[in-house]
Amino acid sequence: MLKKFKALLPKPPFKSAGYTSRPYPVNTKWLVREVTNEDIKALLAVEREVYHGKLPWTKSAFLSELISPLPHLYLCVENEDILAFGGCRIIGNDAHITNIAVHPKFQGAGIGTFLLEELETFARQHGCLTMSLEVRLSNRDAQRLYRKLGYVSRAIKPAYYDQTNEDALDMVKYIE
Ligand SMILES: CC(=O)SCCNC(=O)CCNC(=O)[C@H](O)C(C)(C)COP(=O)(O)OP(=O)(O)OC[C@H]1O[C@@H](n2cnc3c(N)ncnc32)[C@H](O)[C@@H]1OP(=O)(O)O
Repeated sequence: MLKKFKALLPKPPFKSAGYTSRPYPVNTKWLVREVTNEDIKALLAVEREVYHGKLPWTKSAFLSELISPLPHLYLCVENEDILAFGGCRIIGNDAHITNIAVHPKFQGAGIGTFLLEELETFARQHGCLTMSLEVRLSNRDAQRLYRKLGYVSRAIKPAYYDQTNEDALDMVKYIE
């Protein structure tokens, strides 16, 4: 099914609603495009791999982001299958990164950096002054990536995550 759909995709650079990909996201094998409702199953599969079956997001959580009336951009990177995704929604002058995940086999190859840079471009195009996100206090790898891209810690949100009660680190990047 996905292969059939892929055959219909133009080669990059290509346009989809409101988003124009860079010629190639990370290398010539991987495409970047906007996520659609039909992709949710594949996004859940990436999450299952990333979080070892403990799903932090449900199907309805993804769906409500994709149909949000707020300006938003959810991107995925694919070869045969979707191997990474990331998205943000804009509230006022802030673009909030809601979720980003890269399949474990493809981590460390620059995809996370690429996705965050694309989201930042989108945020700038919408006149945002900041990018923000929450990340688990224990998730040092992701924090390293965010710091490398210019995010700084702003606050700790106690017991932010439902199932584990773990604290979140609230991070912000000023992009004015
Ligand atoms: C707002 C939120 O969604 S918070 C939750 C973020 N998501 C997750 O933690 C899910 C599990 N992790 C992932 O999916 C990915 O590893 C991500 C999204 C954190 C990073 O994506 P990647 O494609 O792996 O990142 P990328 O290859 O661009 O790496 C950039 C930097 O991130 C850091 N980094 C990423 N992965 C690792 C790792 N496993 N170990 C150490 N550092 C890492 C490094 O600083 C790296 O820079 P370097 O290669 O120069 O050392």
